[in-house]
Amino acid sequence: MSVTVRVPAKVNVQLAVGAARPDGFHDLANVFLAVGLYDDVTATPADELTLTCEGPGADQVPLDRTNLAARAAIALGERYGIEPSVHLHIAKDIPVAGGMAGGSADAAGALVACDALWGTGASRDELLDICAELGSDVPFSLVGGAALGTGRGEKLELLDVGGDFWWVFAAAEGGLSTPAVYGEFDRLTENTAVPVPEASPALLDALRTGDASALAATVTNDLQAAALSLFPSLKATLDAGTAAGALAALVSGSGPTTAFLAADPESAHRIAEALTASGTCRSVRVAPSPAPGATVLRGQPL
Ligand SMILES: C[C@@](CO)(OP(=O)(O)O)[C@H](O)COP(=O)(O)OP(=O)(O)OC[C@H]1O[C@@H](n2ccc(N)nc2=O)[C@H](O)[C@@H]1O
Ligand SMILES: Nc1ncnc2c1ncn2[C@@H]1O[C@H](COP(=O)(O)OP(=O)(O)O)[C@@H](O)[C@H]1O
Repeated sequence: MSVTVRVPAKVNVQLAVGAARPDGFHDLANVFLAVGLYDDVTATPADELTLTCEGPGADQVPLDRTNLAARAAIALGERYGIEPSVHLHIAKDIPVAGGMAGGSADAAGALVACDALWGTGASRDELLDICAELGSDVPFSLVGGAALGTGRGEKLELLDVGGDFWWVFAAAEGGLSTPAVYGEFDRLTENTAVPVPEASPALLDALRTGDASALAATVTNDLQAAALSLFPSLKATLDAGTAAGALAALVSGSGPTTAFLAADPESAHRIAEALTASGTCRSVRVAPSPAPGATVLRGQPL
């Protein structure tokens, strides 16, 4: 058998960042929304752990044991005393190093795929524990939909979403390192009192009612100033999307992908065309939300 698992990208509709903790992480109120851009991870029994990757940006994805998908297979194997003799193939469609949690998605995908392949019988909570060890965003990639992440983003409370939201994503030329963006946030807030991060009740309400205008009025990203400071040309992309009629324009997580909330699918396609014509970004995609979490697509006989 080989098992293929589909995993979604995310956008952070609220990313409230607290002061740096003694362990170097930041406490967050991180409102994740899974969006319909996906990587597919296929696990196939093999003599040893090997990886391949295809798709946009595949050349920037490490194929050794530092790959988050490989680390997920190793962590699951260690927990259940199973040698991780598996080939992992990643069909990538989530921008690499773009602030859309592509690596985290691949980790969640590999975990679910290997779990199905090896029949460990792990509970969802056990899988979520392993996800949290692998990275702050990985638990959300497993559950999908919408969730509030607290702590460093790994403690999840699932959220209701009352309708579809349409997004346009503009991938930038190049990537941003997540630790570098948090470091720049620390530098920019050095002499200010950083408030304790809290989820916005108005934003949670906008998600619950499925009201795109209300959501647009409440989206915030505390890492945006840091991402713009490290990647100033993103401002031109944000301006181009706003001029094209986006209800909201923001940096996705740590960036440099920019996200534009549209009123409806037609408007999303108009904004996408205008962004492409603006020449301010590398590529543009339209995607709906919410999207499901890690989903087994098929188990194929070899
Ligand atoms: C910013 C966010 C928003 O969802 O994602 P991206 O936009 O990069 O995808 C996340 O907080 C990224 O989560 P993730 O990429 O899983 O981070 P981790 O692997 O856990 O940590 C990588 C590094 O980011 C910083 N980090 C991460 C999470 C957090 N709450 N505080 C931090 O300071 C630390 O420097 C840490 O060493
Ligand atoms: N499976 C993976 N897919 C993408 N990047 C990965 C993966 N495993 C490790 N990485 C590394 O993690 C970095 C961050 O990638 P990614 O998760 O796509 O971005 P972000 O953290 O901005 O959402 C990449 O530059 C890459 O070196």
